[in-house]
Amino acid sequence: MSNCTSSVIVALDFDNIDSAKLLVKQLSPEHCRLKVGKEMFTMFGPDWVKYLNGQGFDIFLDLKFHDIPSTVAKAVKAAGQMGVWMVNVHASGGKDMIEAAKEAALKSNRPPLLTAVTVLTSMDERQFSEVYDGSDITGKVLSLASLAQHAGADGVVCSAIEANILRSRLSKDFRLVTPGIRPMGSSKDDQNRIMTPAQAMSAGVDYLVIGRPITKALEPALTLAEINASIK
Ligand SMILES: O=C(O)c1cc(=O)[nH]c(=O)n1[C@@H]1O[C@H](COP(=O)(O)O)[C@@H](O)[C@H]1O
Repeated sequence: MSNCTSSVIVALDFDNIDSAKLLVKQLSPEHCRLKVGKEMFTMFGPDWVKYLNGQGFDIFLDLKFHDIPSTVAKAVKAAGQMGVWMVNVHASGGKDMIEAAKEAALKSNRPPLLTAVTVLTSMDERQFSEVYDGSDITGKVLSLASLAQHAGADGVVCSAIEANILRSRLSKDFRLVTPGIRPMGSSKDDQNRIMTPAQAMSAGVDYLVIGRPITKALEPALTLAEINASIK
């Protein structure tokens, strides 16, 4: 694992490996971790993860596994063999699925942290009510997070808006990983439940997942440095 001093995880969502490498060269494993998601993993696969690991970065493999327990367990085992630092599943896959994922993670030489996605940060009340009954997003995040904790997950992916309540209800070492982070003045894009980096840290989150505000900035390394300074 790296000696990273920052809570920031930079989401690398690129359709082009050269542009991604150009960005990565400006960053240091001391100042951020990196997230590889569905787009880059589908295009560039385990070699891309190995390349980033080779540059010294901790990697969050964000493939949000959601399937029957045995299938998810095998996918998590494969992620563990790749040497990633964190891997995630959908909490709505249920207790048996999360337990199977955790058991598989623990079989790795260096077990990755297992986090469970609660309610996507892009969801507002309208989108939420189209999928679930009612509009109580926080209640659903809390119940999925409790389920994930009981099933042995190391933490959840949620929005920073829910961090306060999760912190007060769940164990202290349960990691809160929050996308939907937007520095003041930046575009919200397709995110709906958002907070600034400083607000999120004061709410008690452990990790901030930040993509476009950094990757699309004119000077990504400077933007990352400013964000890191704002949460010191
Ligand atoms: O699991 C995730 O990382 C995730 C969960 C979630 O609820 N919301 C969410 O945005 N993400 C991911 O976090 C990243 C956010 O990127 P930006 O919106 O560009 O900052 C994307 O790569 C998303 O796939």
